[in-house]
Amino acid sequence: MNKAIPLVTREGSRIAIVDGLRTPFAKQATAFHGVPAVDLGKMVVSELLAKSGIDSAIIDQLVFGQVVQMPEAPNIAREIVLGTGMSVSTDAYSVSRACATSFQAVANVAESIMAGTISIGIAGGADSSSVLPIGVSKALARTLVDVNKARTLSQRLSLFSKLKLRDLLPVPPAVAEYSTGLRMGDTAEQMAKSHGITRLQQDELAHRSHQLAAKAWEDGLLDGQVMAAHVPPYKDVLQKDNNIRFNSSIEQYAKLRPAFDRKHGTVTAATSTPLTDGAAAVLMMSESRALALGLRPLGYLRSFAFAAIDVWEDMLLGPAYATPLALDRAGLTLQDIDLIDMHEAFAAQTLANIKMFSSQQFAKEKLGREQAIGEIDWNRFNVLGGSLAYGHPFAATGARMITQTLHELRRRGGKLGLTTACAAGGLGAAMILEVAE
Ligand SMILES: CC(=O)SCCNC(=O)CCNC(=O)[C@H](O)C(C)(C)COP(=O)(O)OP(=O)(O)OC[C@H]1O[C@@H](n2cnc3c(N)ncnc32)[C@H](O)[C@@H]1OP(=O)(O)O
Repeated sequence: MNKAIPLVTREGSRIAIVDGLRTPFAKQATAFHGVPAVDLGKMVVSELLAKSGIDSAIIDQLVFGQVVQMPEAPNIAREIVLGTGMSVSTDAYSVSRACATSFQAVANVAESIMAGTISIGIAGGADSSSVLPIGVSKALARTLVDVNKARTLSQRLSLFSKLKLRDLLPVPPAVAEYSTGLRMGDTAEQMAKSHGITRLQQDELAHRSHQLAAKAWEDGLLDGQVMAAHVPPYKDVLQKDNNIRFNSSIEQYAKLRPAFDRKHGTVTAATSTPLTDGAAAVLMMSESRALALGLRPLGYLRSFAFAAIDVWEDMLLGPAYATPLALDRAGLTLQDIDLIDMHEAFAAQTLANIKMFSSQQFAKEKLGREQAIGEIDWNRFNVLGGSLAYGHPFAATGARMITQTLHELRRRGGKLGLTTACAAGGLGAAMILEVAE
């Protein structure tokens, strides 16, 4: 094991996560239909500030992300500052790391606190799969630019006349890898096949995720972490995530047809995260600042790590690469961790990562380590369910996982948590969290 790297300010103060909040997560084109990500972000940040009771003028910086970019508001972080009545002098910038975007936002705020350039920040992310930047074909885009430059009407008509009917069709953003063209679901299929993950194993994991998430809601374990959100046309309030199945049987899962490889596949709608709308944010500060303000943090950031692998095969194995790095930096092993929350992009991806955690061969050949990362103890793994049930508004998921894990650690009397996610581009993120004493 390498030497631990303490995450502290120059004065030795730890990086505190003081509070966290999210909107309920809603399936695409349901409760948040028509609400852009920036508005979801504003909702959650306003409510987080109100809940924490601190004066928003003391927030030095807001770092936020959005995976599906809206061209009219490219710096979502700054729009949130300007749209929530925060001080106009609150610095704000946006980050993008695909499905690990809010992990990156948290890492940025942590690094700025450590460097001493800020002492209080908000980090988070929001995404909408219902309000999308629907584009135009490359041919139409090029023609529109040329038409703008044309001097006469006949030049303009001539340019338009070259277009084919199909060039006029709108182009929605793809949930696919830019460099390979593979959909995320295609990679999940590849991982299921390469790692021998069966259809039944995937169905069982998804069913477990829904059962545990449903129970978490029923038992009030998410109280205080999820705000009630007004939904258009602003007569109703959404209180809970609407993707979770409160009554389902494994037989229902078995009936579904594969969603990506329709002939030979095993990945279905139930074993994939649904396209989702939502936002999540955390309030962070140095431990000393939290103490000075009389605040009791939820916990501290003990370490974090990002990793990157190739995109052609096993592209969603990020957790198996990032976790050992984060553990090393915290001076810990997997056995020390009381709770693990691994982002469930797909059941197949989650199960492949779990297999690799315990594989000596993977450790030797891919990580250059003698020992496997460790066996997953199911009593500590995604104990309140995961993204398959809650849904996955891409940029919000990391902040959801961090807040949920810290609350659950506190409730159970645990000390250390691991949150980890895969992300497009072959990226992986892992964060070790520690509850406040
Ligand atoms: C790093 C990362 O995170 S990568 C991951 C990034 N995210 C993605 O790639 C998104 C992947 N997901 C998707 O693209 C979409 O959700 C899809 C293509 C898988 C499915 O989309 P849709 O077909 O619109 O899903 P839909 O919600 O309608 O479900 C299809 C059917 O499955 C059923 N179903 C879905 N979940 C369940 C479940 N848990 N239990 C039982 N049935 C279910 C639905 O009821 C529906 O049945 P019906 O046709 O009888 O109405």
